[in-house]
Amino acid sequence: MTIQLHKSVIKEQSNITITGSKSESNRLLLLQALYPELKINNVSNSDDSIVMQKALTSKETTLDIHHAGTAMRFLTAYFASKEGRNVALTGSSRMKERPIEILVDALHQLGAEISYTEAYGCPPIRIQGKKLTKHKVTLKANVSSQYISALLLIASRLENGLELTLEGKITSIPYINMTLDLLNQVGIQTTFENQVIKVNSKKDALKTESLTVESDWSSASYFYSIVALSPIGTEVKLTSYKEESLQGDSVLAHIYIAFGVKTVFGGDSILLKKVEDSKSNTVEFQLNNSPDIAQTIAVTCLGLGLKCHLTGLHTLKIKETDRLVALQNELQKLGATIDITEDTLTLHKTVTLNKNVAIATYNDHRMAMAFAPLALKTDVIIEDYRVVSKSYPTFWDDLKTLGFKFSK
Ligand SMILES: O=C(O)C1=C[C@@H](OP(=O)(O)O)[C@@H](O)[C@H](O)C1
Ligand SMILES: C=C(OP(=O)(O)O)C(=O)O
Repeated sequence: MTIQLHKSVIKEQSNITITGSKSESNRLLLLQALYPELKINNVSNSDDSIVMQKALTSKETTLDIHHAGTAMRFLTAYFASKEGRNVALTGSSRMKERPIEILVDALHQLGAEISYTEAYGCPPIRIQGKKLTKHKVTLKANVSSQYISALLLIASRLENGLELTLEGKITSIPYINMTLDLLNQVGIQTTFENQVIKVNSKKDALKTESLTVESDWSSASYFYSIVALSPIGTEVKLTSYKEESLQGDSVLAHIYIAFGVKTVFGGDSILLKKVEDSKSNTVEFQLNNSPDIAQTIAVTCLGLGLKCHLTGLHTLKIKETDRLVALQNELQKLGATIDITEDTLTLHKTVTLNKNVAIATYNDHRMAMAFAPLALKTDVIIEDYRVVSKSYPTFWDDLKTLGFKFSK
């Protein structure tokens, strides 16, 4: 299923409301399963959050988590600590390649009973839920923050709370801080000092019984790219966002200044304004704490004819696809010269874009959404365009609202 995007010019002013953060939603859905009195507003309508909700309410013994990484990791910890519940967690063929060994080993340290039913170190896994009484765990923190968040989310329901010692350089720190902040908001006490995180056990009711999810900043990145690739004076208003965000991808407001995009915070919205052209022919960003916007930024640079050097990309190879290889493949099709290493991407200045290139998306929603803004510069085809529903089911409808012209 492909979508043909025709070279477009978008309306000068548009307003878009984006669904709740997938990351915040999946954390709060797990906390709601532990504390049923918790009410959540503006839950994400993404596939990944729907999968999370279904798994938490299902009575099945085998749960298919499809492509949802946070759901797989968070649910592994949840079911490991759910006494008397035996489940098998499986997923897409890609999910069966996404490592979970660090989390399983950490849960084994707590006394959990988890085994691999196919390849060692990856889903599918079989879990025999138990009352976990041990509370000290050490785990590597340089592969995925999701393993750490998974443990933190169940910690307050453990008999003696949790003491987590993180080894090595911590990656995707904002996601750990998001988890801790949400725990604090509902009254669960935590500390985070010198690579050690402590969470107190909580047996009484929550302090706060209703939380509202902020809209998804990772989804907002595609509109930053669209405004950056549009004429000076273009404005797009996005709702509902706040200046003090829990989401690390809110760094977009700073990053896109380099592309001439100003962010004006007002009420529960952000106004993205193209105020000037890029002042420099080259940009450099360290994305260790915001890996999900790497694809967006690389494509913005291609569209603007800028050179870019992105670092801190070591987690990209174990996401929905190996995003470094996927980016190299698809950017080269468009005429780009690009070098990648284990954790960096260098895009050289590209003057001419090849027209009508069919962009493969590798079952990765962010490949489809990151490349769509190129339709402001040339005709482009996106393959398997429905992949966007993993995080943003209404993405194409919203692009149509902006004035993009396309045919399916
Ligand atoms: O905790 C989360 O909600 C997420 C953490 C990040 O993964 P890593 O910590 O593996 O980088 C990010 O890529 C993912 O989209 C969501
Ligand atoms: C990596 C992502 O999600 P997950 O790890 O939850 O599959 C993403 O949304 O870019």
